[in-house]
Amino acid sequence: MVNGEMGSQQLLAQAHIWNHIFNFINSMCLKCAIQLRIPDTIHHHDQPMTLDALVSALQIHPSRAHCLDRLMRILVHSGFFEQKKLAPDGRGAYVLNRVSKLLLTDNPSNVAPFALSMLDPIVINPWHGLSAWFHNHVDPTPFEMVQGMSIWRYVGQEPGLNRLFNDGMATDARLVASMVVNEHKGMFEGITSLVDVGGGTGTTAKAIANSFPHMECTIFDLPHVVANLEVSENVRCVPGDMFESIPPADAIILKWILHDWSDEDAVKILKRCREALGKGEGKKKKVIIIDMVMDNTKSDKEMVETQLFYDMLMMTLVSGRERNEAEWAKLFVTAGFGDYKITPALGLRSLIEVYPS
Ligand SMILES: C[S@@+](CC[C@H](N)C(=O)[O-])C[C@H]1O[C@@H](n2cnc3c(N)ncnc32)[C@H](O)[C@@H]1O
Repeated sequence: MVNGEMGSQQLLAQAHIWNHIFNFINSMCLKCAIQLRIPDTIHHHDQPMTLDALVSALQIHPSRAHCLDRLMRILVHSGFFEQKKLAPDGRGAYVLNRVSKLLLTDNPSNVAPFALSMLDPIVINPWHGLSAWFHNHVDPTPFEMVQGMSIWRYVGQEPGLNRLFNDGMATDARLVASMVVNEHKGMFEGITSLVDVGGGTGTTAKAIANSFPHMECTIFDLPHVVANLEVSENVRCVPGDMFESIPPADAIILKWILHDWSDEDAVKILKRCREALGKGEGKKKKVIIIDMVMDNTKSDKEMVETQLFYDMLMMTLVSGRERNEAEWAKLFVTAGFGDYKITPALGLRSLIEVYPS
């Protein structure tokens, strides 16, 4: 027999489990909104958009209008759109907010390609193998267990996913690079050469090169990523493998790189960076890391949860991990670096400057 108090506690617990069972619905509704181009459509409407106008602009059959109404209701609930009351009929009309503006095609920081790459069945399927992988001591990641090769190789062979993934990295790099060069100029003082290791299609390196025309910037990445990249006067591309060797420079950027790798591999990469910085110990020489510093004491529950999501993502896709400050410090010491400085200036991520000893 379950008494009243115990019964209501159990029902609350059941609701908590239901919420987690159906958390994926948030992701899939977001994916659907991006694929239907709902943010762009509302943006081009230039005024609050009623459901009828949205149905018509998206060329959705009127019999599905009530379904679009329900999709928009959950997207409003989860903070993607606002609904303005329109007099006199009192029906709402949708407007963009700061979140949906980040999903617009013409926004240089558009997060939609990243969302579509992470929600592609190729990337989602390995999650179904997570529990089996815990008993599998052969494959380094659930991704490799399910897809038969590393994500880097897979993406290299899959042009559609490669484009979405690289576009996703590039739009994030645009947002972060503009913050870094505008708000943290000081960290580049005295640096005449810089290599962006795993620099993708070069957005970060190009933004730095534009802001510091005297600096020689190198985009260093795997051959299939840097093939056919356009460069400018103070930017060059070097294809290569960061585990082998890294071109010499005063400073090295590692943006969203080390979290992709195990501690052992991260130390190997940092050692190659240390070699690339060369002997002259000049104070300005440094590795600039842009990555998360896990902090579960943060008061914002959503921030903590998102960092935990990223940590699981790194485990499932790439053998990597998110690290707290102590874990970062251990990597730096093991790789032969001296001091470091953390500036928590990039939302969920931080700027970490690491100096040779
Ligand atoms: C998560 S992406 C980050 C890209 C870019 N730094 C950014 O934040 O926009 C990781 C990058 O590391 C590159 N990469 C992976 N393995 C590499 C290797 N062995 N040598 C050089 N680059 C590598 C990938 O091709 C990819 O561009």
